[in-house]
Parts: sequence; structure tokens; C-alpha cells
Amino acid sequence: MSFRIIELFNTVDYLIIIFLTLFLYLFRFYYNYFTRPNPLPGPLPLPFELESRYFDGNFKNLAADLYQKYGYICEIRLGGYRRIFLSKPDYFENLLSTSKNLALFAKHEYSPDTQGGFGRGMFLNNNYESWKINKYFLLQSISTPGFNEEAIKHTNELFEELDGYWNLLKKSCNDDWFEIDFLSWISRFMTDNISIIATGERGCSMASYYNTFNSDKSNLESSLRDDSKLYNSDKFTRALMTYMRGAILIHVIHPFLRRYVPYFKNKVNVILESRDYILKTLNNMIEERKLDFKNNPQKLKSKHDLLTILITTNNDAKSKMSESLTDEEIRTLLCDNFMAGSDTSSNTLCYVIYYICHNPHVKQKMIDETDSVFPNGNNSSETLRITSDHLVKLKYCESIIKETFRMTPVQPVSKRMASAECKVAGYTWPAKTIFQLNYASIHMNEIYWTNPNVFDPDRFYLQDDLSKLNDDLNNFDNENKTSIHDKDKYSLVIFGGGMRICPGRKLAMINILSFMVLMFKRIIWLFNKVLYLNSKILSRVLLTILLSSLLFMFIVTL
Ligand code: HEM
Repeated sequence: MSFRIIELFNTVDYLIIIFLTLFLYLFRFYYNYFTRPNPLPGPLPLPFELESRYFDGNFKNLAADLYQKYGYICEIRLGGYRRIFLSKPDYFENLLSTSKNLALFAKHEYSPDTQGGFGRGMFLNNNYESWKINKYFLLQSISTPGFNEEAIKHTNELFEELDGYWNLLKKSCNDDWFEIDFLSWISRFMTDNISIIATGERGCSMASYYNTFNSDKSNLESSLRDDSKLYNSDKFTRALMTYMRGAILIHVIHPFLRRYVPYFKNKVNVILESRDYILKTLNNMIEERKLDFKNNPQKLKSKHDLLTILITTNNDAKSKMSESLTDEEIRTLLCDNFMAGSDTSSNTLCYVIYYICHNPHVKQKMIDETDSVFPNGNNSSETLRITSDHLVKLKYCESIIKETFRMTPVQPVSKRMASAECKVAGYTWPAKTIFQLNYASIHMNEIYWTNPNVFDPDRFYLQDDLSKLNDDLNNFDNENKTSIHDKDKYSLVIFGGGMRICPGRKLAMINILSFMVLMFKRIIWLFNKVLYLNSKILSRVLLTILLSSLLFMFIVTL
């Protein structure tokens, strides 16, 4: 029967059918474009996702170009979605305000079935009810004084370890040129830091990295890297990185390709193996900790890592018959912390060190401040221990970090997706519109910042009422931040805003500030070679940006 139908058509008929289909597709595509609600300036979209030719691989540059060419509000079609780029703080009101606006709650276009278990925590969670419970538990856990004190203690200890490796490497160098790949070290430092903060288990990323250079191996690696152990932190964090950087591929590659085309299938398999390893490790860890809790609840009282606090708080909630977390949610919350906390903090630290080294007057002022806070800490051989009391006094250092975030935000452009009709920038938008919030261009706009191209921490430091403004270190729960200056409250966006503001911002500030001070107080010898180090840092940071941009471009062109 089917053969007979095919025989009814000749080649010309087939060509006509193809042509008609193409014509209908193009007609529909451009009809939708020209009749779209709220038409805005922007490049003409191309069918078959060809519009990605407008994208040169760098999202920050794309946002800046669109702003330069089309103004504060414009649109572009990318990755199959209409994206509205907003480059004016006023336009962020409904997107970043703390008032509950569920139509603008979603951050991602992934559907729940493609998220796997990772959509259950906070980061990838588009379900408000489950996200709310997760957020409540995470904040309960990470805002306890014990948790923060422990985070500072771990930074001190890990810095001690790092300092030890660097000293050993320095000693093993014959000439006095000692080369450090700062970004690699710092990424491992932050990985070990998040590892112990999140799970209470010691990591060995720094130790295994050190062992790649030196025949005089660190014993720590072999003791912690043992595969028979419950937790092999190095393997775990490598699996996390593979999953994290590859997960987006799973969402954008068509199911047919990833199931049947070997190239895609192999790539996806590696990502899925990493995912399974992460899930297995965390499941074991949760089981073990729950058992500890059952057998010896007193023992857990002295532990302040995220996993232990989540389990104890969750058990309290269960006993009071109030809302509690499932194991899957606990697991995803831990993953969120690994994923959201390590790269962001290590990249920021690289920028911080870069700007300090390029601005000698800033460096001097910072040294003066740290000298006044640690009057006896000038001797590099002396062990300097940072406490929370020190951190709140380091106002100039904190201003350096904020100025770094202004000039080089870790998240230069963020995203919200409308799940229902909503109002943004004075227009009414249909569901599925994506809004891209262009923070980076605002941070460098002369209307909001005097001499925006000058690295000047004083613009934060000299504010009389600084302690009340954008003070992530002190006012952790103050989500209703007022303006950092009188121009506009959204002219500086570091940690996002509104309901989905970064819950780890205080932890991030603690880690970055502590590391920065320890580094400049204790490793003075390193900065004798500052110019050399600077060029290394910059090239690695630029490489990181380039690689992530290429990944994004690849995804968009698929
Ligand atoms: C320099 C360090 C960091 C920066 C710059 C940063 C920045 C951000 C930004 C911009 C967002 C998105 C907010 C939005 O969409 O409005 C975010 C979300 C998030 N961050 Fe951070 N972050 C940092 C460190 C951390 C750390 C250390 C943690 C771990 C506790 C963390 C956990 C999270 C989580 C769980 C979310 C998702 C929140 C949600 O979707 O509701 N971040 N972060």
C-alpha cells in the first residue's frame, strides 16, 4: 500500500513538496517575527537557528555590542528563544525585586525530565514550592555562626597546606624564578574548601596537584585518594566538573542524536557516568551520616559541615512533623554548593589579585589596613590566623573585592524566563520570553559610575554608610538592599537579586577575603615577581573566559 502511494509522485512532485514545506516554514517563522508582541530593535533573526552567526563566542561582548548598537532594551533570537536584553537598572525592578513574582521565578528553559535529579535543589529548580523548602534548609544551615566560624577555620588550615606546598616547590627550584599557575592552584584550593565545608570530608585536590610537580610526594593524596574509601575527593570533583561543564549538552542535543549517533552518544555517556558517580558517592555519604546520626547523635553536634547540619535540621523537622527534605534534595543541595561555589570564588580571587598587583597605591592601602588589623602579623614565618572579628574590620579589602566585582563580574549577564504573562520594563510579555540582564555594561556605564574604567575601591570605602549598603559580609539576610550610591539600586549586581539571590554570598565573601589577606600577609616573596605572575593570571583567566564562551557558542550553534 505504502509503495503505491510513493509511486503516485514523481521527482518534480517531491521537489514541490520540499519547496512548499520550506516556504511554509519560512512564512510561519517570519510571520511570527513580524507579528511578535512588543517588537524591539535587534538583528533580523535567521531560520534554522542560523542566527547564532551574530554570536562571536563571548556572551559579555554580545551584550555590550547589543547595548552599543540598539540601546537599553533590544532583542535577539538565540538558541531558538527570543531574548530580551536589558541594560538599564530600572528595567530590573520586577526581575530582581524581593516581592514574590512567580511568573519570573524560573531561570532556565530546561524541562524537568531533562534535569535528572539535579533539578531538585536550588540552582536548576524551576518549581517554586520545592525550591522554597530547599532554600529554607540551606539558609538554616549556612547562616549559623558555627558554620561561618568553621568556614574561616578551614580557610586558615587549607592556606597553611597551600603555603607548605608552595614553600616546598620554591625550595626545590634552583634559580629564584618560581613559576606558579595561580588559577590552577586557587581552583584546587576552593575545591578542597567547598569539599570540607559541604561534606565535612577532607579533600585532596591540592595534594594531588602538588604531586604532579614534585617527586617528594604529599602523603595526603595517597591517604585520601584511596578508591576503596567512601569519598575520593579528587575523583569526585573531577566528575562534578565533567558533569557541570557537559550537562548543558545533554539538554541541547536532540534525544535521537544522543541515543543513536556514536559521536554524541559517547560524549553523553562520559557525562552520564560522571553523574552516576556523583550520585553514588553522595548517596553513600548521606546514608553513612544518617547512620551516624542514629547511632551517635551527640557526635554530630560538634560538626558544622553542610551535610551534617542539613541532616540534623531535617530530622528535627521530621520529628515536628513539619516540611522536610528528601535524600534527593539533600544530595542536590550539596551539588549546588560544589557547582556554584568553587569556580566563582576562584575566578574572583584571580581578578582581585590581578587588580591589586596592577594598582600599587591600592596594594599599599590594603597593606596598611591589614597591618593595622594584624599588628603582629608581619613576619611571614609566623602563623597568622584569621577570625570573624578580623574580617569585619577589613573594610578596604572588602571594597577591593566589590570594585573587582564591579569591573569584572563573575556573572556579567544573568537570565530569567517568564513562565506566565508578566510585566517587565513597562511592557507586557508572553510566557517563555527570556530576559537577559546585562549587569556588566551597567557596571561600566558613566551615568551610574564616575570614571568607570578606573579601578577605585575608594568609591565603596569612602561611603559613610557603607556598613548598611550591599554589605554581604554583615547583613547576610538583608535582601532588601538599598542603593550603593544615589543613582540606582541595581547599578551594582554582584550576587543576583530578588528571590533567587545567591545564598552563598556571605560564604563567598568570607573565603575570598580570608584568602586575599592570608596571601598578602604571608606570601610576600611571591609578589616580588608580581609582573610575571600578573601576566600568567590574566592569560589563564582570559583562557577560562574564552573556553566557556566557546562552549556556549558550540551549544548555541547546535
Ligand atoms: C564569588 C562567589 C560567588 C558569586 C559571584 C556568586 C554569584 C551568584 C549569582 C550571580 C547567582 C544567580 C543569582 C540570580 O540569578 O539572581 C548565584 C546563585 C547561586 N549561588 Fe552563588 N555565587 C558565589 C558563590 C557561591 C557559593 C560559595 C555558594 C555556596 C553556598 C553559592 C551558591 C549559590 C546557589 C545555591 C545559587 C542558586 C540560587 C537559586 O537559584 O535560587 N554561590 N550565585
